Amino acid sequence: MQVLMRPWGAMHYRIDGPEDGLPVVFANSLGTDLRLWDAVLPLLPGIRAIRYDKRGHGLSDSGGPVSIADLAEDAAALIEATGGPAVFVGLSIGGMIGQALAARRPELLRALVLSNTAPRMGAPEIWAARIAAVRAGGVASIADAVMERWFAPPFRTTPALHPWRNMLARCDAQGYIAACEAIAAADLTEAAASLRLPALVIAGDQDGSSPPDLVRGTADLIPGADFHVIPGAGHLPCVETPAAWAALLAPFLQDHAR
Ligand SMILES: O=C(O)CC1=CCC(=O)O1
Repeated sequence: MQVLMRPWGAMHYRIDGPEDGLPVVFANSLGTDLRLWDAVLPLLPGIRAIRYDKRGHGLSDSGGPVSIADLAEDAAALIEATGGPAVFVGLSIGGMIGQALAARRPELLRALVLSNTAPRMGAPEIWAARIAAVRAGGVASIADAVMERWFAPPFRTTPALHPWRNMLARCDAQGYIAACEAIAAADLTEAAASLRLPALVIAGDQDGSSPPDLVRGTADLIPGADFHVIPGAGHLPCVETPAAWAALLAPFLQDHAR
């Protein structure tokens, strides 16, 4: 367990893998912590996996109101502290952070993986309704609805669903709301269109939060980006279909990262 002190508080991170391995930073999604990557890391041997909990999530402190640009600064500070340049892998809001980071600090990145993300995600009124529901009833009150977007129907009937539902339901409400507000306010279209680095873009064909056409539109903005859709996967393919997700990542890391 490692900690990077930021102006807003303590940011929890963790490093696995050989010290001389390719540095790969993993940025998780709304309502998840760095355990999001547990199933895929054993499938990506040899990398130096650097994962962290963004503000208000996991074991990091809550930082009050935040923007995607602020979250990109946190990611930049982590890369600087752990030795970059790194490959950045971001899922959902993690991918929004990746787009902002790659546009602002390209010298810190070797390549970018955007999973289940887009420059804009969801209409502001949808986020306002979600925030109101969390203010009224806590994060647990929206957990069942969110599970329908995170996972395809077969996974939702397995015992494996429960830890993920618990992770979401136990997320700090203020941290969750701050991240929702950051997403609602973000439009990274110009940032994404300005990117000039190797990019792999991944969608899940059952994703209820960032459907494949939305994610394809993200890939279309980035010259040369490689785009793939994983069959049978919802919003969190690194959990639901880890072998398929890692099979896309492994050759990309080999081809583009050195
Ligand atoms: O909670 C969801 O609907 C999925 C999601 C949207 C942004 C994010 O990071 O996760």
